[in-house]
Amino acid sequence: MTKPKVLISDKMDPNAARIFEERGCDVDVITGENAEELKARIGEYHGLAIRSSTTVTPEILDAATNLKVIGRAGIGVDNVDIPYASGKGVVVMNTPFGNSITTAEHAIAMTMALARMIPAANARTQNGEWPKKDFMGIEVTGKTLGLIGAGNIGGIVATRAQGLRMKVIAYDPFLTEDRAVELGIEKVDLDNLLSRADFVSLHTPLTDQTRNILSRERLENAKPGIRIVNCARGGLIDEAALKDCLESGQVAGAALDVFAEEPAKENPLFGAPNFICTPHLGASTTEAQVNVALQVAEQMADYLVNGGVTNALNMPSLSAEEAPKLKPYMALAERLGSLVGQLAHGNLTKISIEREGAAAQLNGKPITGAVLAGFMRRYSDTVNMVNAPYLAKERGLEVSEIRHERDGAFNTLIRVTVETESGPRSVAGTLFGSDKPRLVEIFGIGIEAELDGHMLYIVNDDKPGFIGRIGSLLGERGINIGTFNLGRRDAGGEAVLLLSLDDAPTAETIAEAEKVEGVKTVTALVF
Ligand SMILES: NC(=O)C1=CN([C@@H]2O[C@H](COP(=O)(O)OP(=O)(O)OC[C@H]3O[C@@H](n4cnc5c(N)ncnc54)[C@H](O)[C@@H]3O)[C@@H](O)[C@H]2O)C=CC1
Ligand SMILES: O=C(O)CCC(=O)C(=O)O
Repeated sequence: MTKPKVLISDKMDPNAARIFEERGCDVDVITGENAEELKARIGEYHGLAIRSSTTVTPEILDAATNLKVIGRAGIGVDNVDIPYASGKGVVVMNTPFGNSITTAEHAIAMTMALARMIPAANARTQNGEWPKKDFMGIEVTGKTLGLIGAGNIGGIVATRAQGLRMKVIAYDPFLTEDRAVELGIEKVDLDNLLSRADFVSLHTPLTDQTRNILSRERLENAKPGIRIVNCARGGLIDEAALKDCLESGQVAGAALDVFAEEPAKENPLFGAPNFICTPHLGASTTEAQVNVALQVAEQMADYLVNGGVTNALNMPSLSAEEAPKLKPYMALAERLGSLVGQLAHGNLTKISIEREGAAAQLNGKPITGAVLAGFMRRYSDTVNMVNAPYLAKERGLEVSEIRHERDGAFNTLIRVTVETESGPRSVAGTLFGSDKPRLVEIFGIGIEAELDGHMLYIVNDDKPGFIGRIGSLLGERGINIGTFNLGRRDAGGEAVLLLSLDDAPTAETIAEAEKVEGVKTVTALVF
């Protein structure tokens, strides 16, 4: 196997490069390139490790012909076009916890800095002014902190704020009552929060629902003198409206780490009263950067080297321990999917994947992904386990997964069934010796065959002399037969023949095979 090659395109703790090398990847660290430069380079890499400076657009992804995984050393992935990456079969991972404490601490630092106006007091003191009377602050003890978003970071902010004796309320439609009780916070609606909070701290991702969540109307109707902290994402607040509200005093202060447009070299809020800011420093501590660098490199190397998947946003998880155990199953699943995809005709709208015996005890998601990857190859040759479920959904394919507790004839079995215009068509396979995929049933007929390379699938009448006639035809054409596998529904009835060939059969050979006495259909297959 060629060594996976990884590009680190943003400033990242050197531990990331070290881990990639230790795990058997070649790594280049090239930061500060523009989009055109990255586009020209990305084709040679299997992995791309980023923070927030690199934006992964469809143009970059189109040029990334070998890319398998993008790893974000951090939480927010709004700088990656995830749907497009999924369509291209590229896994996108993040490190959801590595910088949460650090970011929560930054939000608390911003809250304290706002309450006591520390940045302005510092600047004027160092300017020789000693402006003691201009900086009458407020205590945070006893004040109400309103969290918009109470996930990982919001939850940590809540506990720190409680340590400062603040009362914490939260607006988060996905916060459960149990979690609210566990955090000791009151769950409220947004209008209630804005009417009660002395401080508001935002901790949601930027989505269609959260964009401009602090709109002009909400800011103007909030509790007079409210203070606002945003260490989550620019775009959550209407910046022009915030400026007006700071100038009118409706908002007593605002502290932003993030801006609608970054880097924020110019912004309407600069110079507004009681406005303080940092240049997206939420995650910038030594500890957080080591955490996310180690984590992203471990996760990406796991995927590139062993196929393990952790913290992917567009694929189910598969631990590095599970990956080797699942590998032969995934090979079997992909071949079964490919086989039905190549043999079943017409508009296929339903596929079911059944697992029994040992296969029923395994993580089913990767097996389903592999069946779909094999099956969807009938529509696209760039399909893989990452994009197959998306392509299947796009085509309206209904996918069902069934896990049987029953014991069957085999220790382990995967069955794939598609619904065709002439009823369900099903193939099944097992593993021989724990890692050798074998087909054991094709459309109701028992058979035993490896699915590998070029093959011919022939349906014929079970009559004497037939095998000799097919063998002679291929021999005359100079085509060597690798394996020869037979199955039949009942003696003298319908029979099937699966031949593996050393070379692809030509259209002419197939046409001649179709004319052999007793042949019903001939299909060339490739795995
Ligand atoms: N400034 C910085 O350097 C950093 C910023 N961040 C940002 O912080 C944000 C939060 O991160 P985490 O807490 O780790 O994420 P999380 O996913 O754990 O929490 C987000 C919370 O927002 C809630 N939410 C989603 N839609 C909502 C809506 N419409 N209204 C209210 N709540 C909603 C979710 O239910 C969830 O509880 C992310 O946007 C992330 O990118 C994260 C790390 C560093
Ligand atoms: O990498 C950084 O400095 C930014 C971190 C961040 O915004 C995130 O993790 O969402």
